[in-house]
Amino acid sequence: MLSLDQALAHYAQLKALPTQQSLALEDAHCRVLATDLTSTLDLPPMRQSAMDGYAVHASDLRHATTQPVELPVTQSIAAGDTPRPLPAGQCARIFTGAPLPDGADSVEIQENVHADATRAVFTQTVQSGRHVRQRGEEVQAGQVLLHAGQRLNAARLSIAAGAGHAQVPCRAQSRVAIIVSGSELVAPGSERGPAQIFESNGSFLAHFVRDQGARVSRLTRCPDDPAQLSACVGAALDDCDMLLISGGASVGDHDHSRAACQANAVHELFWKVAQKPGKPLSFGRGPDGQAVFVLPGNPASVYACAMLHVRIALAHLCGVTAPAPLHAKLTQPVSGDQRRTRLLRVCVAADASGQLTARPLPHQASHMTSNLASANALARIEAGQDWPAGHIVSCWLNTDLG
Ligand SMILES: Nc1nc2c(c(=O)[nH]1)N[C@H]1C(S)=C(S)[C@@H](COP(=O)(O)OP(=O)(O)OC[C@H]3O[C@@H](n4cnc5c(N)ncnc54)[C@H](O)[C@@H]3O)O[C@H]1N2
Ligand code: MOO
Repeated sequence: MLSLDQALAHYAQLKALPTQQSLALEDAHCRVLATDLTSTLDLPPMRQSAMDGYAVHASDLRHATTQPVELPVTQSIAAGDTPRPLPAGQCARIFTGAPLPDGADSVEIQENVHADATRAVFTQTVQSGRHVRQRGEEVQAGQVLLHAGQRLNAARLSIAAGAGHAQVPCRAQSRVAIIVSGSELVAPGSERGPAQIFESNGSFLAHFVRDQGARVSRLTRCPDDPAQLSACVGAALDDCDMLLISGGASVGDHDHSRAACQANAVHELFWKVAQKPGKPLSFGRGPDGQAVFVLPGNPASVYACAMLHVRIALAHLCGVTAPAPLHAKLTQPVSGDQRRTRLLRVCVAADASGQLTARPLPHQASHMTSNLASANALARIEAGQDWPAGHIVSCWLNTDLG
């Protein structure tokens, strides 16, 4: 049996898919950037007013506090207009985002000015540069704004748009095939016999895969039948980069998933990890290098194996940084398992002093999942340890921070 760390170390062998494609911004959500993205222009691209008011030469107003200064308003500049140069002794009506006319060096907000359409009276001095956004003050043309390997969320896509990109270079999307095995399973909503249960791992895995920015290439349900399972595995391997099989990972007479993989030339690299839940996890490589997981069918085992093992493996396949644990303080004592690392479903939150805490949730058995409604992390409890409240534990959050 492998230790958890030995198992996780295996996924570094998975290399990001070499192919990339240029995608329109609207199609790139959740995809992974293939190369650094630079700005096509300075940002802001011109000197702009930051406020609604009057563009002036600050030197014209240097005595305005002792003696009000009246200036003619010689132009009005809205965002998108091209202004004329502003001679000294004049001011320009100007609005937020509008280009500053040459000559002007500052903007007085309209609340401080008595004005009509042709004349404006100033009673305060203004500092040169006041309420002016300088060209390139944030970003220079050619500057790297987004880095290869970053997942494109809404905010990052808006950066790409603001920097002038209609398309972004993205890594090819990983295709993940899912097989859900089990003769006792019926689809939610359908008629259920007394010994049957509603199938939930398929839905979880499909949404989980999409959350990671990968594509579900197929989702197949299969009874515990060796021949049918072997055929399903063969078909799934034809169009996937990763195969996830739920159930049939253990040693019972009806557990055929590993044999079905073997029959399809999957080379198993490990079976059984010293973790709880999820011990009978198997990982191997298909004939074309596909990453193949057989996930122990208990729903909480599928959850823990997906959140940790599959997520790290997919991060390598997608070319994004693998999730790293953060540290939080246990809110109550926890006992470790004798031999296996426990992966405890916890709720991580900040306490009043700002320190992160991990609150272990009830119902931790591997067939129980009701606590996933509030779990936002898996805490790692080492084998043979009894940890008091306040002990600092490693926690993998459900969602990536970066
Ligand atoms: N003699 C032993 N028995 C078991 C061992 C062992 O070491 N020796 N390991 C146990 C552990 S640990 C786990 S975990 C399970 C894993 O078993 P399988 O991967 O073979 O999973 P199944 O038998 O197919 O299912 C287990 C459990 O989960 C339910 N299930 C399965 N699929 C779904 C689904 N899609 N949706 C909802 N529920 C599902 C299934 O009905 C079973 O109750 O093996 C132990 N046994
Ligand atoms: O490893 Mo199993 O998931 O504990 O029940």
